[in-house]
Amino acid sequence: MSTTAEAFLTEISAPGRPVEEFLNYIDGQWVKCRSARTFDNSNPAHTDELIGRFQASTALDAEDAVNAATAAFEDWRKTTPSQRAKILNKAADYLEANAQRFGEELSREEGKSVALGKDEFLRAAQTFRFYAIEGQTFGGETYPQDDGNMMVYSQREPLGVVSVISPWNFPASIPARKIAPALITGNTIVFKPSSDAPLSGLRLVEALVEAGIPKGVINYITGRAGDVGPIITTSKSIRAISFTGSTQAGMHIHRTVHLTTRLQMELGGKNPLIVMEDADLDQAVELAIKGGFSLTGQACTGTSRVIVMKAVKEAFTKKLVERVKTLKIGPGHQPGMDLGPLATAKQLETVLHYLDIGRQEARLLCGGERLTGAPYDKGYYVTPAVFDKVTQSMRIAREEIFGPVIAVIEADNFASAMAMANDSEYGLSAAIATRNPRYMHDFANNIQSGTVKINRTTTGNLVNAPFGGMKNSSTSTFRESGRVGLEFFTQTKVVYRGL
Ligand SMILES: NC(=O)c1ccc[n+]([C@@H]2O[C@H](COP(=O)([O-])OP(=O)(O)OC[C@H]3O[C@@H](n4cnc5c(N)ncnc54)[C@H](O)[C@@H]3O)[C@@H](O)[C@H]2O)c1
Ligand SMILES: O=S(=O)(O)c1ccc(CO)cc1
Repeated sequence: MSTTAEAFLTEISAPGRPVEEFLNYIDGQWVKCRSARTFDNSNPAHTDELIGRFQASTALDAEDAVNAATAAFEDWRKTTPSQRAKILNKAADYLEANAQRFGEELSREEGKSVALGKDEFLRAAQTFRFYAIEGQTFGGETYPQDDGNMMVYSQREPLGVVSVISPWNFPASIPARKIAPALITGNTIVFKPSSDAPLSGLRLVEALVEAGIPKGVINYITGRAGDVGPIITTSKSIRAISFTGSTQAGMHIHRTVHLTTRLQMELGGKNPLIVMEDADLDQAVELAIKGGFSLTGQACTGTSRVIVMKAVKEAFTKKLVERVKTLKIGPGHQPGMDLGPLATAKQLETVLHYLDIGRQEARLLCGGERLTGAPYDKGYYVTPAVFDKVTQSMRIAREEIFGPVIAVIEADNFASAMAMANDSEYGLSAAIATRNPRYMHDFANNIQSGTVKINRTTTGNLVNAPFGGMKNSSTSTFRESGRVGLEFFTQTKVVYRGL
């Protein structure tokens, strides 16, 4: 075991280290849940380390949160955009000042590196600042008409109480890009983070509390989806739900909500990278590595299919495998790691299951082993895997795995590569590696994907640009992120004002 790994183990197994209990935030108070029951969350890099004890809320707590948000709405909607922007900016100051500490916590609860954790909190702060500005210029229109004694205009109004439901893989930046546009437009919020990474979401709420957000405007509850989910999705007071998570959970919510509840859903992906015969192969390998294995393959926009032209497939695959063998895997707290652990025991089980399927369906070129021995024994570590001889009909080419697994698929030409790329129930992100402007153009115009990357990784997107997918990757109505992210949280009222 290396010295750094030893230090890591000593640090986390320090005897007597107290386990902190974290509370819900309802109606302006940090409170225990009514049953006073808690659940523990542990570090996926070393499950002996408890991150904290969180409230095992039930329907009663969820009702308290919804009631608090309902009561706070009337006053909050009457605050001015600049008053709301001031709170978002102060919260952003707080997140920036604490980004290192919060980034370390994020790394411990989710498994990604400290640098990525810190970066996520900085992006959350950037998102708060972006909406603080955009929200102040987001309004209605005036409509020309024939009556000189009348003015017709529209105004954007908040919806009311909205639920924010987020996954574990980006536990700070995903809720931030829902919470900020909801608040700046005058909505009140019930926020439920994933039970697998609830602390980062709490830090976002803490930032807003420090910034002086009035009571009831943001409410934070932790607990099992089965316990709190029905209330925060089907209560009559909930006017909208902004959800990011699995397609399965999204579909369940979609089936159970009221007809008039507005839905924004960011779901799964099976994102392709096409490598053309004219591509810079070294660059293409880096796109595959970064897109497929950063965040240990647990990004919804992660590259999971690499569709390579026959003419360069052998050369590309050889370079890819050589590069994969240089990747370092270890705890997020250890500097210099390329991959961390998988985030949960369930995720480990899923990935191992798909590795078995892949071994039967295709040919494993490298990786795919569960790591053993210190410091890996107590964590959810799997080495990055590359499968060759994959066809588009195989399960590893069709189903979302959400782990460090790349399927290499051979294509005869651009047209067949496009057909395979589009042969998916998902359409979140897609990339191409090429030097040919013709391919770039045709790819951008014909790929069925909400995000299109040319000589860039499928992962990563800007705070100021819209984000969302096609087909089963998103609900089709509202994009999130960017200026359009404000639309989801508002409704239009048209005023005919005569003299
Ligand atoms: N499209 C995107 O932007 C995007 C981004 C990140 C992750 N994801 C997807 O998220 C998944 C991984 O995240 P996960 O495992 O946390 O997803 P998940 O669906 O299990 O859970 C997401 C959140 O929804 C809650 N939830 C689940 N069922 C619910 C219900 N019936 N009612 C109310 N809340 C409920 C969970 O507690 C959690 O907070 C992957 O499928 C990934 O593709 C998508
Ligand atoms: O951190 S964010 O930029 O908000 C972001 C972008 C994309 C995804 C999809 O996994 C998650 C987070």
